[in-house]
Amino acid sequence: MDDELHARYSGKPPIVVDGLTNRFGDFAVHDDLSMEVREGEILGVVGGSGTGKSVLMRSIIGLQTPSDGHISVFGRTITGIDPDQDLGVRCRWGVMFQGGALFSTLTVGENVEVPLKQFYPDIAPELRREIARYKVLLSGLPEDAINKFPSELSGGMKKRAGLARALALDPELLFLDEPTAGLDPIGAAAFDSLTKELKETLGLTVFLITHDLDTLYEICDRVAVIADKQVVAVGTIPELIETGHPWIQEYFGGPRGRAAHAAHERSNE
Ligand SMILES: Nc1ncnc2c1ncn2[C@@H]1O[C@H](COP(=O)(O)OP(=O)(O)OP(=O)(O)O)[C@@H](O)[C@H]1O
Repeated sequence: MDDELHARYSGKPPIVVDGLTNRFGDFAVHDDLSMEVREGEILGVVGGSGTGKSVLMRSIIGLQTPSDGHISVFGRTITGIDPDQDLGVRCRWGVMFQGGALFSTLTVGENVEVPLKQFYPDIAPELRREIARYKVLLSGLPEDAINKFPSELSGGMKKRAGLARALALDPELLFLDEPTAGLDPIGAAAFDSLTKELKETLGLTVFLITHDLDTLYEICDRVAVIADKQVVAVGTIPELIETGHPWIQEYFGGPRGRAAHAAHERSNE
């Protein structure tokens, strides 16, 4: 790690979640959940439907005020910060929400320009358009996608447009919420490759929520498992399987888990 990065992180993991509790009425989604995301890794986050993966992501990016606990990103406390404040840390991450969450009345290029306008209002419009164009191309979209509206895009293209917007501010941290959901296997594999390539070339740290076993096997450095309102295990897939946790056994040992493992073995031959 160079001196600048070292100073930036002071040796601390970019994301630290400590004792997080999220309640909706009487229902607790998380109860004393703790985890860390290490610099430069792709951390896959898995768990059954409704176990609180998206709520966890929303808590980390400050869109969900937790009932209890402490979250820091790049050493800065996130919990308790007004969503409109502290732009210093917010511009260091990019988020691709499930389904892309694009503004339907804006073109792809204009969507990518939104965070640039918000965080750097003084950038000249021409430069802003050029940065947006570069991010669209970086995300693997053809040049002519820039002037299209979301309704004119396929599902896979919408995801790439969402990714382009997430990359708009040159983030150090990228949050991806189910990036391959709804994609055909070829499109999903292509998106996985793109994520890995971007992580390596841009030096990103990636928090990736997914149900996609192939994604976990192919591109995640570690996987965090949410069950019983907590992160019950974090590690490589072999390390997770060794824990013997029943949900983990069922998830990775079931027919889909075995198929993903076999495909991964074949791709490494
Ligand atoms: N704003 C809210 N108000 C009330 N309940 C909520 C709210 N947001 C989330 N929940 C509940 O919290 C639980 C966790 O939701 P979340 O979307 O984080 O699950 P998830 O693990 O991402 O699920 P999936 O894999 O199906 O996307 C769900 O039961 C959901 O209904």
